[in-house]
Amino acid sequence: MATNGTTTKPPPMPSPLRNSKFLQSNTRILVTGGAGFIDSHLVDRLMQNEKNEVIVADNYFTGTKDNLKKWIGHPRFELIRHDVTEPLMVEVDQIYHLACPASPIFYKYNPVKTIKTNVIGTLNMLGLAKRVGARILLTSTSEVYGDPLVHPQTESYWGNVNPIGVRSCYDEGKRVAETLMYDYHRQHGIEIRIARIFNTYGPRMNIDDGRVVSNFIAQALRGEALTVQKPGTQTRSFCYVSDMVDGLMRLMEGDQTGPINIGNPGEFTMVELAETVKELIKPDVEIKMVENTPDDPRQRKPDISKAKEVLGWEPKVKLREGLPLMEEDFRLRLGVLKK
Ligand SMILES: NC(=O)c1ccc[n+]([C@@H]2O[C@H](COP(=O)([O-])OP(=O)(O)OC[C@H]3O[C@@H](n4cnc5c(N)ncnc54)[C@H](O)[C@@H]3O)[C@@H](O)[C@H]2O)c1
Ligand SMILES: O=c1ccn([C@@H]2O[C@H](COP(=O)(O)OP(=O)(O)O[C@H]3OC[C@@H](O)[C@H](O)[C@H]3O)[C@@H](O)[C@H]2O)c(=O)[nH]1
Repeated sequence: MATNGTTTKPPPMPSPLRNSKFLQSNTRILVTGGAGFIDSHLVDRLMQNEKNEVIVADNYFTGTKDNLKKWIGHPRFELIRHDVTEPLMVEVDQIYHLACPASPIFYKYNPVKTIKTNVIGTLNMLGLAKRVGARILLTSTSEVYGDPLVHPQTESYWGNVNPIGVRSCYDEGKRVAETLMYDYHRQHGIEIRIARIFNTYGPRMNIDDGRVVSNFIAQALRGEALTVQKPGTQTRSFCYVSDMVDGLMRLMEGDQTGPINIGNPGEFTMVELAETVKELIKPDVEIKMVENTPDDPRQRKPDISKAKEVLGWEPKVKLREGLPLMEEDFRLRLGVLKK
């Protein structure tokens, strides 16, 4: 195998049993962070294919076994309590490496641990990929563009990130994770895939996750004021989780290393988002302006030309269609029935 001028040893041969006609699964897939939000939806999709065997490794920092309860005990499913900052010895064909707290309140809670998860965790997963010859996909983030000076963001934009700010543990952590992916690819011939995920929402987000869509829906259902952080003109582009999972799986199965932006280009200010939630869920709810946190990016919108061209992917679910699906799930979990 040779890539970018480097020659590497081929990966070790899998056990002869893997080719046996009696073996039920063809592909063994590790999902790190599989008990989380996007992650558990991905597990659901992977488990639908009877040829897949899925192993989830999660330390339950922001994820929960509840998200995987329908698979626990299934013969093609395994759940391991494991922190990716420690090495993991498993035999797999593919690794979806998602483990990392994603909500700013959680990734800022223990920033040193967030960096370790991104750097040591990604190194460990790349070491595993190298040992067993697995293809590895990293879920990077639109936060690698920081407070972007280019709009919408294309993959060729290098970003505008504060290296010493309170968000850096995540932003810079993911940037180093991308660097490690490329260095393992160039130096060791590892098959890599990098997705740059933009804000994703949907059922199963933690109710007290702290991210804006889950906050607004939970607040509307509890009859509390929607907290728009100032100035409220900052923008985000929200992708429904089923579209995201579809994009990630296409990236893994395709032949492009990435990085590739995966997100929905529909762009909204936070005031517009609050007004939409108010209109759809609770027309008499109050909207109040509150203080923001440092380094909040002022605008964010993916340019998804590359995903359209090389993955044949684009999102299908509009914000106004996705919000009611999330509302339904939040109503069930909060015990607030629709009148
Ligand atoms: N949701 C988004 O809008 C978004 C946007 C950009 C990137 N991403 C990326 O997608 C991935 C999943 O995000 P999510 O929204 O589902 O987040 P989440 O917090 O719901 O899920 C993350 C999972 O990783 C686990 N985890 C955290 N640290 C770990 C560690 N050290 N070892 C093992 N497991 C660990 C958590 O317990 C959780 O189950 C993350 O890598 C995140 O950075 C998400
Ligand atoms: O209650 C709230 C929460 C958040 N916000 C605003 O909503 C916007 C989005 O904030 P979120 O916390 O949902 O998410 P952010 O876009 O800041 O970060 C996200 O970016 C992409 C991913 O990598 C992560 O999921 C997360 O870091 C920010 O401008 C924030 O100021 C509110 O107005 N009110």
